[in-house]
Amino acid sequence: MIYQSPTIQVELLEDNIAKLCFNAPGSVNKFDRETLASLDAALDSIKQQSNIQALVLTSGKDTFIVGADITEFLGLFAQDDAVLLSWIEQANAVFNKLEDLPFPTASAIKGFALGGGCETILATDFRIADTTAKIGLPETKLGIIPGFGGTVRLPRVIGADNALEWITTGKDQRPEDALKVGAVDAVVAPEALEAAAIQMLKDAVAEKLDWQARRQRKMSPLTLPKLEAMMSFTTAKGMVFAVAGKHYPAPMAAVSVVEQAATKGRSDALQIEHQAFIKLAKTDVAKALIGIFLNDQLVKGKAKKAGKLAKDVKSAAVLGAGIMGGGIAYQSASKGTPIVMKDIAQPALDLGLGEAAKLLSAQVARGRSTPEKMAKVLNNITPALDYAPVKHADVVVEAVVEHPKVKAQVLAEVEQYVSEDAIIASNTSTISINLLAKSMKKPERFCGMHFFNPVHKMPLVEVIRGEHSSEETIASVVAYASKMGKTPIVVNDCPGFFVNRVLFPYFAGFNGLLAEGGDFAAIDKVMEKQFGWPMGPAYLLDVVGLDTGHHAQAVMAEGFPDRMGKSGNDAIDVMFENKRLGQKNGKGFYAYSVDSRGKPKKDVDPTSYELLKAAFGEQKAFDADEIIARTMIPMIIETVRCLEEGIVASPAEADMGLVYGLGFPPFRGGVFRYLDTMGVANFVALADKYAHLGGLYQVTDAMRALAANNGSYYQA
Ligand SMILES: NC(=O)c1ccc[n+]([C@@H]2O[C@H](COP(=O)([O-])OP(=O)(O)OC[C@H]3O[C@@H](n4cnc5c(N)ncnc54)[C@H](O)[C@@H]3O)[C@@H](O)[C@H]2O)c1
Repeated sequence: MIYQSPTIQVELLEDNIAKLCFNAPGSVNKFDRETLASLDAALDSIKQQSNIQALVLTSGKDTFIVGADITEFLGLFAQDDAVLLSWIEQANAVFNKLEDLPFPTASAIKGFALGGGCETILATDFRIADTTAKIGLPETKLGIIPGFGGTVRLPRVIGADNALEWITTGKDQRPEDALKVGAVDAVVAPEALEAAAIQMLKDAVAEKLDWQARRQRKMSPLTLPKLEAMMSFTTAKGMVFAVAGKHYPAPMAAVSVVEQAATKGRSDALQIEHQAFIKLAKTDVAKALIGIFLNDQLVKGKAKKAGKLAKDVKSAAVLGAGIMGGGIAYQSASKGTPIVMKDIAQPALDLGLGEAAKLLSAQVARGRSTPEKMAKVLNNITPALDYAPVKHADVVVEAVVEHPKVKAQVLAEVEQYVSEDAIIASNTSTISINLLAKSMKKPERFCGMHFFNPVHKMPLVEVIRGEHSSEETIASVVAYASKMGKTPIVVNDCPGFFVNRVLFPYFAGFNGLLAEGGDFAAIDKVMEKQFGWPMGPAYLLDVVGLDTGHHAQAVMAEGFPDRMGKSGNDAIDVMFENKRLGQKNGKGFYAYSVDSRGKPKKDVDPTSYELLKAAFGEQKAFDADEIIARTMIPMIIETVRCLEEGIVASPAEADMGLVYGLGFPPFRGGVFRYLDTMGVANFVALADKYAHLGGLYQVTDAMRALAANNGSYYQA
């Protein structure tokens, strides 16, 4: 053994070829500080052995290296620029040391080689992947750019255009795609990987392969004719800006870095990367996106833990084959859990199955599935008009019409048919889980399982714990949601649960602006373009449906009369009473139609303005800051109340609920990250300015105390 540490071992193989194996104690290899220091020491040991002729990098895990240890990022990035620069220079010295070894080097890549893992393989002369490999530089998704030489080496290996695509999209690349652009030299079967890498090194030692020339190319400026270089960077900038938009600066920064460094050798090029990396690492956007990544890990970790207590769900049933029931059946079946879909009407079953078939056909058309897989998924959905096939289900999801009496009856009915230990969950969006539990003989087996529409697209599932729900019930529903490919968060019961409880105060803020003559289209524009929501409030209400919105608003008003009670008609009422239900009937705030190419189209509808003018008088312009403040303050305070009341367990879960359930702008990280970024004291001062608007604008005592102590919701 030439070198050994808890994460890396180096041994000498035949023919004086050294093998460096990344083999950390956990399930994967990561580039944390310890591994980086270990790699440095391992390379020093290798350099001291005069007999070594070549080096192969391998992994003792199923994957090569999944990337940097992102849990270290926020603490690290909070340091002074000088500390950060010294860290990044030291790290880069290790990769340079690897690249400068006086003999040929190769990487044998299996599974993930992402971020720092990808930058490691770029520092070797040759790269052989097996068919399981996934290679890429995902840093821009975290609001930063590659910092271990990725922006310098990748363009010199695969060309600027390809490198810009890899870096700005941050996507994992399949081995065959990596081979096509020259990121790897060969793709082999997993069992042939190490031998193939070693053979390549032997060929290099025997000078059949020119490893020095390859290395030289990575040290030199990019070889692009001037005009071509200019064109590719100009094109890339236009395209990247169009996709990433102004709120996500990292992809654009990556293009600039590659461009500026194009004429430089390795050392100067790396300096350019370091400077840009440090600047991005300090942005609020990086903090928010890294925060989301960590929150996602936390939520997934909780779900994994729940899996241990969960009942094994081998088969499921959904009651109701409507928009939601059909979506739930599709999702369960396509992720491998067979499901019975029961309705009272045959046309509803036909429609539910038809929708599933449509989604599957689209996947086949896009090459993401095959007709055989499609048939298998459809076979996993058993339509039923009676309860007989439901009796074998381990979990039943109730998704019938949103009516307390109908639901109570259906829940009592189904309980008679299923086994003693079957779990029953309701997909209600507004009705109290504790209330529905009253109709059950065994309320401990019951909880909420709130999906979002469209089920196949929306990542969140709220699992609602009623006062009698057992831990096993909650754990099983969490595990089932995870198995369906969703991100579950557990919340406690209250009107609107978590997501709708914080959404309706936002709509109330919107209604308040309209009641004073605000222009809904102008408000949407500010909330979309400036704040960053995927849809402004008027558009969102049209998508949700004004009938659904109207009903849910009444539930919220009844649940929280002090803050959400209404004194008169608002814009939602006006639309609803005029049968403008939104997208579902082609007219809401906007008018919906189909353009000449068959694409759905949304237009501002003068009739909406006339109706609003008749109800609220002449239009009045509000500036963007006021629009944002008056809509967001109620949502933010209600989110804080949910945390204070224990409806949601942590800021991390609340923020994930907002991002995954409502599309809260990821670059802002969620309500709690947004509060920490703007400063709780600044928010309290802003809310106090609008306190006269009512209960939804009153900050809580705990918020005021936190503001006074200069506190924050997250630790980093
Ligand atoms: N649509 C949404 O955006 C959304 C989002 C989240 C949750 N939800 C909730 O999901 C539930 C279903 O909503 P939807 O939009 O799918 O409604 P929907 O009207 O599209 O479908 C309801 C289905 O239930 C069937 N049904 C009625 N009584 C039944 C019974 N006794 N047994 C079996 N089936 C019965 C109906 O025939 C219909 O097919 C509601 O509780 C709703 O609040 C809806």
